[in-house]
Amino acid sequence: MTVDEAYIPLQVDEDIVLNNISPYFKVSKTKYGGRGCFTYHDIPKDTVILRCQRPISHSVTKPFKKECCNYCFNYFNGKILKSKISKKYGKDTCSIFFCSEECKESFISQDVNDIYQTSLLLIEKHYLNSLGKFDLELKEPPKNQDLDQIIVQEWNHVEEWEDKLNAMKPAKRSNQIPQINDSEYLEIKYVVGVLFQRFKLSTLTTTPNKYLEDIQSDELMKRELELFEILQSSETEKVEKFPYLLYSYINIYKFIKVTSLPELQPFINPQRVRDTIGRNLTNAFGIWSEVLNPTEDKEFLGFGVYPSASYFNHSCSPNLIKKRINNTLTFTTKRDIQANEELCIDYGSYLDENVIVRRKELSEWFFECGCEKCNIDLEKLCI
Ligand SMILES: C[S@@+](CC[C@H](N)C(=O)[O-])C[C@H]1O[C@@H](n2cnc3c(N)ncnc32)[C@H](O)[C@@H]1O
Repeated sequence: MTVDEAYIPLQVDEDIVLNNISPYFKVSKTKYGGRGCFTYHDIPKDTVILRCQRPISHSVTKPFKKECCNYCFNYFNGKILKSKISKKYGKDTCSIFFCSEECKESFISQDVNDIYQTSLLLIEKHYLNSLGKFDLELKEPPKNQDLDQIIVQEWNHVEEWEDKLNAMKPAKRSNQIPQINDSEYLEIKYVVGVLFQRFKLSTLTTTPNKYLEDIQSDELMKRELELFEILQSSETEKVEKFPYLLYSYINIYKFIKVTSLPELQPFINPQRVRDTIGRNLTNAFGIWSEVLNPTEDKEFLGFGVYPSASYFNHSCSPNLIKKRINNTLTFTTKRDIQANEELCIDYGSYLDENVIVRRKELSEWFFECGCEKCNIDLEKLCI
């Protein structure tokens, strides 16, 4: 496949893909904007309405890379995991850690010619190379100029950079690898996971009229990838709020472009990488350590993207409970639900707060909560 062929976005019939996620709900427009999940019929309490077997991509944070299984996300309170895939690069040994040989084998079985594992090990290698060299001063766009214009200009410069890169001899290209910080490292591993899925599944066809629970393995992942490609991206909103991220995203793009294996190159272009980053922001599910006592602090181990679950909106009075068991997410009804009700989860942990605090906290995620509870609470405030 050439670069130009892969630039053509996945052809997705949105309606078909969206309405075959689960036999319990369809995806349609909400009253407050955007899409949401609405039940076809009455559903009793304690019904599992969606089970997502594994994410299409994920990333484990640097502090927990030796402690959180890179396949099932098992974490044993800081115990260093024994199973690993390692490779020596000069004086550095880079590794991917697993909680068991079984998880390691499952990870390997889903790879293709070691492309995913080699990609992750290469990210680690280049990340280690950049340690200590990183300039902590964050570059900011000038405040007196129009940000939208700067964004266009800077990404145009990236395209010019890429033309020069393509004309360079391979040995010279490594000088173009930017230094990355910890959050860029986290993001890069996730973006490369998505690129790998695009590569692996590019020629696979799916049966669109089957629910996800009726399909398996690669076909299931391809459907998840199709759902991923039609998720909202919040890249622009995020850069508007934190303009320094423009340069961070450019750094991520350049790092991926220079270091990725030839097999992944046809799937890399600025817009697709920007969209991939932008889709993570408001759609990823955090992977947190389990705590026995709600007052204990949870550890942020990383995040996973489960596109079929990303169409659930937030409600301050949710009717679904989300549960993670290893790398599987299940969504279960919290109470009896009527036909045509919207199915919602809780995005944060602010349900006990008042409406003003809840809205402030949720605005961090780039939306004003339009749930029924907020509307009722806001009306009461106006009286
Ligand atoms: C995980 S997505 C949910 C699916 C999304 N509505 C769509 O059309 O793709 C999260 C985004 O949905 C919107 N959203 C979720 N819950 C909402 C709510 N209670 N009120 C308003 N917008 C909400 C926000 O734009 C948020 O960033």
